Amino acid sequence: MKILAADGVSPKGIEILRNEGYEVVVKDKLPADELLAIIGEYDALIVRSASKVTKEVLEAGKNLKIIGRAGVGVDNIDVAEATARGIVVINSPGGNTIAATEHTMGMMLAMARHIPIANETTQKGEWNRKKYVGVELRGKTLGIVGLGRIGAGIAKRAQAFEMDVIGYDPYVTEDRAKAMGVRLASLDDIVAESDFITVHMPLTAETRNMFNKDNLHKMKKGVRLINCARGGIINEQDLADAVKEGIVAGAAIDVFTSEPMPADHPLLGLPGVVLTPHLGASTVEAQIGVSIDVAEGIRAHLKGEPVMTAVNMAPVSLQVMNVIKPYFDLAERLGCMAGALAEGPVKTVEAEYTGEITDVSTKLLTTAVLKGMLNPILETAVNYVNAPSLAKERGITVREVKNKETANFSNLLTVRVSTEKKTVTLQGALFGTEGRIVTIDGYRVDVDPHKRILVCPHTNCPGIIGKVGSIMGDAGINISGMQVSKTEQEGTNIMVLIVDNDIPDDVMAKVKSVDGIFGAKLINFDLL
Ligand SMILES: NC(=O)c1ccc[n+]([C@@H]2O[C@H](COP(=O)([O-])OP(=O)(O)OC[C@H]3O[C@@H](n4cnc5c(N)ncnc54)[C@H](O)[C@@H]3O)[C@@H](O)[C@H]2O)c1
Ligand SMILES: O=C(O)[C@H](O)COP(=O)(O)O
Repeated sequence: MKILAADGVSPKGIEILRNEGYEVVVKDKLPADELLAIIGEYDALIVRSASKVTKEVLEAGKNLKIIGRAGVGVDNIDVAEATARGIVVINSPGGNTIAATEHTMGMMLAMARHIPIANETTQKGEWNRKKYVGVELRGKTLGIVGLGRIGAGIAKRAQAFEMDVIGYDPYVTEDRAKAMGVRLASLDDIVAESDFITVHMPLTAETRNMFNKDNLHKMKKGVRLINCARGGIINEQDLADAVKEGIVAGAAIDVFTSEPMPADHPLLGLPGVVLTPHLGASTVEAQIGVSIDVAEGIRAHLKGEPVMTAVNMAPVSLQVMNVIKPYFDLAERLGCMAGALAEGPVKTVEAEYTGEITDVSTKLLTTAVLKGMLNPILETAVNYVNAPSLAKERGITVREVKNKETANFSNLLTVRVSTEKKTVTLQGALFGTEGRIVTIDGYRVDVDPHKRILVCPHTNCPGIIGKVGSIMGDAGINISGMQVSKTEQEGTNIMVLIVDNDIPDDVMAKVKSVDGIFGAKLINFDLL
């Protein structure tokens, strides 16, 4: 597997991936045309905000399986296109939160006390004590727009500075705001009441130009604005005009609509304006954090495990993930085996969960069943992102059933796969952390789903098992386990052989031709 790290991420994460045996190519800066030219060779791509992962890049990335954004914002990635192509997009939602929060506080103080310009002029030998008189934060009203991770961190720190904190976030409850010590206000109130306004939300259709000449003119004269979120939330030209008009006394901006900013940017050279080149996440600690986060995510995905930080999959909380994680492998293998035994076009898949596991969302486990069932039969690599839509495309109805009552197992996962002709039912359970198939069509077995399994329904009469054993022996195939159980149909048994080697087609044909064997199916989990 080959991984391209395009925007100079910390070596800590790269080390994790190299230790895993992956080839990782690290580029500090990669021009767009070069990225397009080489992306076809790579299975995974790591970016920060500088690289644009456009539709063309995704088209050219024929082998791409995952994109890791070593940071929060994924606005430089065409996530919709990645999803359509089954490419997982992951980020590091919390890796740079503290860095961005502290940078915002730094920007607020730097702007309020004219620190950058005072430093610059003092370095030149000037001594301007009167010119750079600032304002205090204490007692001022801070309006925070966007009360997520960073917004909440700003609220906490601003309170330590004895600011009066008000906030606007249509997706945050009154209780949550109260817990942050923030009084929820309308956007109009934020505009009218704040001495300082800081924005902390993604750039969306709703937030683009949220602050513009209309509401900048309604702000208190001498207001100070901070944008360490995304360029374009505050209209740059309107902000520059408001600074020139004396409405806005200060602006501290880390992010721009176009990065690097053009030489004629309207905010350049204006008094009271402090600019940094998208440095919010640029701390040693944050870069290590985000690099490790994406490396862990890429490693998990390339090993076929689900990733909690995927942005184009249903989100899963850590608490839920801890409960369901041990079941992923089993769910996938049950899906694979049930699909193989069902033979023919699948009409419905039912995943039934019994026991403690019913307390949490099992949606991702049902996706694992679909992934296991579809992967061996489709050319497209099936993953946690595209498995539900591929099932839908194929007209498969997917049902999830939950049943708190348990009989013999504390947790049981039942997978029923139906075709027009039959329904195959498999059950699996966890023993410690090890998954086992415990029933096949209602018959008790104890099968390790990591081995090659040969399933042969046959007539309950002497000699058949011996004949199958001889065929295997003659072909040099070792049988490391065998279980035989009666089936519902009178006089019919099911034989499950665990074999150490692959069974060639001619050997399978011999097994199938044994008198009394009416079907032989080799389940090969290597196809997963
Ligand atoms: N400057 C940097 O280097 C840097 C570093 C990290 C994050 N960021 C950016 O900061 C922003 C916030 O990051 P976060 O980790 O706090 O994100 P988050 O997802 O934790 O929080 C975003 C908040 O914005 C709110 N929101 C969404 N739409 C809104 C709207 N129309 N009005 C008001 N609130 C709205 C959401 O409800 C949420 O609470 C993101 O854009 C991120 O990309 C920048
Ligand atoms: O969204 C983010 O995480 C920040 O904007 C940081 O971007 P960067 O990784 O390019 O510094």
